[in-house]
Amino acid sequence: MAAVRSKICGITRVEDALVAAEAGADAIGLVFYPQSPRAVTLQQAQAIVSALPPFVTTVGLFVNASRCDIGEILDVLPLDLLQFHGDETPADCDGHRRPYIKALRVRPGEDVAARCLEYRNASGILLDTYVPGVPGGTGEAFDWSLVPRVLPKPVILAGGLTVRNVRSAIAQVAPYAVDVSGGVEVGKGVKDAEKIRAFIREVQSA
Ligand SMILES: O=C(O)c1ccccc1N[C@@H]1O[C@H](COP(=O)(O)O)[C@@H](O)[C@H]1O
Repeated sequence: MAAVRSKICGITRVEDALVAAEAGADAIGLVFYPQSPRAVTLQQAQAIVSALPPFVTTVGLFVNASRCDIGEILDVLPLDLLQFHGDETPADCDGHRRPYIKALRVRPGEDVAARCLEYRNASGILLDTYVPGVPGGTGEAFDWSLVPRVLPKPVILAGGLTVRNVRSAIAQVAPYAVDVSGGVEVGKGVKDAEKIRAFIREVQSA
């Protein structure tokens, strides 16, 4: 099986970004959703992005943000990839200056493959847990058996992943990448260096 990539999301501090990079994370996520306890200001985001070494993908997470707000952030911040984590339609996601991944929240009865196909220009599809009224970052895992074996896009598995369950998640879903936020934290937006290292070690050895 190909190596599974990892993304550490909800980074708010330079030191956490550097630990993630040093531990071997392929990507870090910055939350531009003001209602999130992990939301970053533009100044925080600039400090984090400029501190990172090369070859660590920077992902900007948005929830139903306006095209104008996203454009203003891209004007001043060299993000590599956009993550749409709300109710964005394919048209909302298309035509930005960066490639994107679309988050889908999985619940029983959902035709995940059909929904993937709707986002034909997405670089990948992130699968997260459905919790009514909460767009993401719930810390809850979903039933991985709901993920079809074959999907038309690279799958980034998210939702309640931790060092304890990520190995079995990878064995069951065989994702392209895994994404964690709450599972490597000591508090919302405050990561724990040892949890990050242990999570990435587990992914790399899975
Ligand atoms: O982290 C948040 O606060 C958040 C808010 C709104 C949408 C998404 C959010 N986080 C993303 O949700 C998934 C799963 O997170 P967790 O590992 O279950 O805590 C991940 O992509 C987060 O970055």
